[in-house]
Amino acid sequence: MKKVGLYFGTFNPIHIGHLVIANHMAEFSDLDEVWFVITPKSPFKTKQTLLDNHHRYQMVYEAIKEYPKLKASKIEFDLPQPNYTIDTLVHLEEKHKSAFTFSLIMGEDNLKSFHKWKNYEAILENYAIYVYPRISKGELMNRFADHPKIKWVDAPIMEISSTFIRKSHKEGNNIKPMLPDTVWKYLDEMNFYR
Ligand SMILES: Nc1ncnc2c1ncn2[C@@H]1O[C@H](COP(=O)(O)OP(=O)(O)OP(=O)(O)O)[C@@H](O)[C@H]1O
Ligand SMILES: O=C(O)c1ccc[n+]([C@@H]2O[C@H](COP(=O)([O-])O)[C@@H](O)[C@H]2O)c1
Repeated sequence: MKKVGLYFGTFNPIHIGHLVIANHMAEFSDLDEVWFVITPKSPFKTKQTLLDNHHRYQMVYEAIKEYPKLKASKIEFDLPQPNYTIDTLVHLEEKHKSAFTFSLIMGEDNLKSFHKWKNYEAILENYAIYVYPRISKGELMNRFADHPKIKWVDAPIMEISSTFIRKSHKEGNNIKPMLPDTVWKYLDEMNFYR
């Protein structure tokens, strides 16, 4: 059975930080594939300049089209909002009927607040979580540090964010090196984040 790592995010827009992590997980962990799950509405994110689901999906698609181990998923587009990961996992299991073994991919920053996620205990009981290092504030719960379901992967750290990219672009600064070329072209042609 194929091992799939699910990488959840708003990807507004996807940037090279995301891509480096997904590729690292697909190449250097035991995962066979990584699926970007584009989230319509993340539970803890307050309103921001959020592009349509379709455009965020399209940019992910453009970013990964030459990476056969990376895929983009629209599974959350038709689910109730905000999108809770546990609910999406249930839907994925139903849809794929045991064709894949699913795991989660998460930055160390998100692991620090993971105890606030809906039914996080159930997630941890049923799914492995692949965690990569991130520079972040806050304490990691002791029980997460050496939990058998949490696998630490020593991926590179790239401290850029979509917020920084959107803001910089609006202010007229050059953001090209932070995005895959295809994403930059799409975003520029569509006049996004201006
Ligand atoms: N530079 C980065 N390196 C590794 N992981 C990242 C990076 N930026 C974001 N992530 C993580 O990737 C996932 C999806 O990211 P998300 O779409 O929320 O991007 P973001 O850049 O943090 O967005 P925003 O700035 O709009 O809040 C989240 O779990 C987030 O913590
Ligand atoms: O299920 C939850 O309770 C939950 C709470 C916060 C975040 N998430 C998921 O984690 C993803 C990344 O979170 P964020 O806040 O860093 O964008 C987000 O897109 C959601 O899919 C999920």
